[in-house]
Amino acid sequence: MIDPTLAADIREIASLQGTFRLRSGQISRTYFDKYRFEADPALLRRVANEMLPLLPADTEVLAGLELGGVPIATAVSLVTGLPAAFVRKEAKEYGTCLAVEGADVRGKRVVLIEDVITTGGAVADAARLVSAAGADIIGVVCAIWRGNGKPAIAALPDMPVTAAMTAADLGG
Ligand SMILES: O=P(O)(O)OC[C@H]1O[C@H](OP(=O)(O)OP(=O)(O)O)[C@H](O)[C@@H]1O
Ligand SMILES: O=C(O)c1cc(=O)[nH]c(=O)[nH]1
Repeated sequence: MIDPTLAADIREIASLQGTFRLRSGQISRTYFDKYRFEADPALLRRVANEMLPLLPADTEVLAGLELGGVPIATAVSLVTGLPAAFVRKEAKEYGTCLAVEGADVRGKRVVLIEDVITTGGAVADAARLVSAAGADIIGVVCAIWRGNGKPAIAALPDMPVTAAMTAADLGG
């Protein structure tokens, strides 16, 4: 259960009303602008602290998804001391040509860190890249779940998915 004062503060700063097209193509009257709480160090720390107990005890690497998952993974990394990796939407086409930057995930138990999950499409795409880099993905932890029902990724039916907050916690 999320701290109600944190939910109220996130709602106040990051819940926008209007007409928004989401990554999935869905149209929504509500948009959670994660950058608004990620840009506030005190709020980002509180969100990271809510995510800590959701991490599997044997987590070895935190993998934040470009772009919004990266500050959260970094914040959780600072608190836990776990190394962070950063998952690009696509591999870079020059230099190291990596899709997964930062900590080496090969052979490691990795948790994907995401900001907002709606359909889970972005997580599924990232999971493919992280798996291709040799990781054992043991779970997904997000700040805000706004999908239907319990947190889950349709393309990864056996993957444990947990969320610090839901859309309902934030008033819909
Ligand atoms: O669960 P889904 O239906 O895939 O939708 C959620 C995704 O959409 C947003 O990504 P976007 O690419 O817009 O965000 P960014 O600003 O983090 O790059 C959000 O950060 C999630 O990654
Ligand atoms: O589904 C999305 O694209 C999405 C929804 C939302 O509330 N916030 C966000 O950053 N992305």
